[in-house]
Amino acid sequence: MSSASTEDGDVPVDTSSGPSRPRPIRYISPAALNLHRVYEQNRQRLQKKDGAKVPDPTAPQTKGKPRLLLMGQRRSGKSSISSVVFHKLPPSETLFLESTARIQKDSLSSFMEFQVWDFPGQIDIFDNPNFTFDMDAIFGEIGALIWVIDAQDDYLEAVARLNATILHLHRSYPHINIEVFIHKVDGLSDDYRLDIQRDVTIRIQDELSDQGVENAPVNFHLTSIYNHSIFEAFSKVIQKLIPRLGQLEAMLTNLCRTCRFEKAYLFDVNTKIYIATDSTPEDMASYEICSDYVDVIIDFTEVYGSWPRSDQWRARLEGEPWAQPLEGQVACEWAESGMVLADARRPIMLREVDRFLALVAIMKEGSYEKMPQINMNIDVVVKGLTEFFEITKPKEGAGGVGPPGLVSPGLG
Ligand SMILES: Nc1nc2c(ncn2[C@@H]2O[C@H](COP(=O)(O)OP(=O)(O)OP(=O)(O)O)[C@@H](O)[C@H]2O)c(=O)[nH]1
Repeated sequence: MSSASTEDGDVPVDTSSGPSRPRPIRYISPAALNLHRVYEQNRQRLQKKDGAKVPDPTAPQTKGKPRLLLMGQRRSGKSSISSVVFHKLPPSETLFLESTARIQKDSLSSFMEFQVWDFPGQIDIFDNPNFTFDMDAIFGEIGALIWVIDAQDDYLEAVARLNATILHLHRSYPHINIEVFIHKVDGLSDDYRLDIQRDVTIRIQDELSDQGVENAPVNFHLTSIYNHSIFEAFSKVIQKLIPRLGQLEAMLTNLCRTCRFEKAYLFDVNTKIYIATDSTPEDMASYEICSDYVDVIIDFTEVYGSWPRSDQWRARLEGEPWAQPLEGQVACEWAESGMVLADARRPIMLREVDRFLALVAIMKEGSYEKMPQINMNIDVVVKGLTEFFEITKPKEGAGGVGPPGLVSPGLG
C-alpha cells in the first residue's frame, strides 16, 4: 500500500548566496541510479531538441520524482482533491479544511514515487512582490500542472490566471502537461457541465492562439470529489508519467482477448487510480464497479484480515477447481489473490500484483467455469507486470515502504 509523507513546504526562494548546507546521505540502489540516469538523459535530450533551458542536473530539484503541481484560485478545491485522492479523507470532511497558507508538499511512494505540491490560491508565483520563486525548483521535473477551476463560481479570473501561467511556462518548460480540472461539477446538470467545458476550452485556446502559442499540451477534465470522476482524471494524469505505458496496455489487451474479459484495469490499490487498462473503449461504469470492488476488498480485509481460518477452509480453497496450495495461488507473500465476486452475470476478479498494485477484471458470463485456465494466464501477466515495475518500486531502506496491501483473510 502507498505511504505518504507530508512536509509543510517552505516557499522555494532563490538562495544563490552563501555556502550550501551538506545534505544527509541517502542510500540509492543501483537500479534507481540507473533509472535516474536514463530519465535525466531523456529529459535533457527532449529539452535540447526544442532549444529549451536545460536545468542543472546537480540542482536539488532533480530528484527523479515526477511532480504534480496543484494550482488555481482560492477555495477552488485543491487541498480537498489532494486529501481525498491521496489521503482517503471522506469528501464531506473537506468542508472543514483550512485555507492553505504555504506550499504543501507530499511525497508519495507507491508503484512509482511522485510528489504532489499544493499551492496556496492567494499566491501568484509569476507576479509576487514578496518572493522570487526559483522556477527550476518548481517546474524542473517532468510532471504535470493541474489547474483547478471552481465550476460553481465565476471562473473568468481563474481562466485569465491560467492563460498567463501557460504563457509563462510555454517559453521555458514546453513539455509540462497542463491538466485543467473543471471542478465541483457535482452540483451542475450534464448540459451545463459541457457548456462550461466548451467555454473554458475556447477562452484558453483563443488567448493562446492570439499570443502565437499553438498546440500547447492542455487537457480538460470534469471533476468532483463526490464521485469517481476525480480518480478517473488523476488516472489519466498519472498514466502520462508512466514510461512505456503502451506495453502495459498491450499486456492487458492480450489478457482480455485470451481470457475473454470485458475489461481489465491495473489499480494502485491505495489511491484507486488506475495505471493502465486494455484497449477497449473507456467505460466509466466499469471503472466504478472495479474501483468499488477494490474498496470492498480493502474494507473486508481490514476487518477480517486477522481472522484465524480452519484447516477445512484451507482445504476447500486448495481443492478443485484450483487444485494448488494456497501459497501458490497468491501473487506475493504479503497479499491474497484470485478473489472472485460473482454477481448474477458478470464475475469480477481481483488479483494482487504486489503490495501496491492489483489487477481487476470484469469477466464475461460463463467464464467462471474456466477459472483454472484464467488463473494460469493471469499468473503469466502478473509475472510480466512484476518485472515491469521492479525497477520503479521503492526499495526497503530507501524510505516510503508502506504496510502490506490487501492482507489475506486466510493467511493473516
Ligand atoms: N461541491 C463541491 N465542493 C467541493 C469540491 N471539492 C472541494 N469542495 C469544497 O470547496 C471548498 C474549498 O476547498 P479547499 O480544498 O480548501 O480549496 P483550496 O483550493 O485548497 O483553497 P486554498 O487553500 O484557499 O487555496 C471546501 O469547502 C470543499 O468542501 C467538489 O468537488 N464539489
